[in-house]
Amino acid sequence: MTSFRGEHIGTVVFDLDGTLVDSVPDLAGSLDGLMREMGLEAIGVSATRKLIGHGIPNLVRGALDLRAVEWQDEQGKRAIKRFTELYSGRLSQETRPYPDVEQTLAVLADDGWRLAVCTNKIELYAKAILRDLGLAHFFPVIAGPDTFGVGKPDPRHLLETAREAGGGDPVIFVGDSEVDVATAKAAGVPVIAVSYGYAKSPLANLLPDALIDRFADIPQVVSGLAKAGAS
Ligand SMILES: O=C(O)COP(=O)(O)O
Ligand SMILES: [Mg+2]
Repeated sequence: MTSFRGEHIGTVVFDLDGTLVDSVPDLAGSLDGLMREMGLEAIGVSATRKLIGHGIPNLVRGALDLRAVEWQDEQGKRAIKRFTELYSGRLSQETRPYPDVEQTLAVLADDGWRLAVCTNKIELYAKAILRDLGLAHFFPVIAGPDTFGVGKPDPRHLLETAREAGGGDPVIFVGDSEVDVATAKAAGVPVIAVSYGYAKSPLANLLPDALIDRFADIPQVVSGLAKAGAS
């Protein structure tokens, strides 16, 4: 935990992949391991980026779609299980935080924000990665789609994460993808989109409350959004 001892001023909830950490090398490596075992052509890093954000089952399904493999339940379930085994052996092998993440989280915590993570990666893996990268201590709550039984874009995933973190207005969400902006809008929560992640289309089109290029911009932007919300 952080050294902050005062009254909290609100909650900032973060997406994980594409927002806090660049996880594509390990996801792509695991996916290509699966493709190799299935006798299929590799997917590669840039195509994998476009499949991230909707959880492991959708990642695997999207990869099989790209290789024109018709989805069959039994084979699909086996592929998901095998991908999960391969990925659990990598997690943070090449996954790294984006620039300034650790220092910026420390600034936010010192400013009095509660911090939490709302990701479509399963909780166990999200926690392991954040622990490996020395970031887990910032987050009293790290919630995957298995934590409350609902995943983004269902707004309950975000709302339950914020509630579990201790609630308190305002709640602000920071994410990198279409699914994050949709989740925040459905939840009625202001959203900051980061431009460096895995979105498939320009996020400005989805009208986030703010769009930033650098993680280090977050403290200034959240305080602006909090003031705008209060007035
Ligand atoms: O698609 C995933 O597995 C996780 O993605 P997220 O952390 O961006 O929600
Ligand atoms: Mg993401």
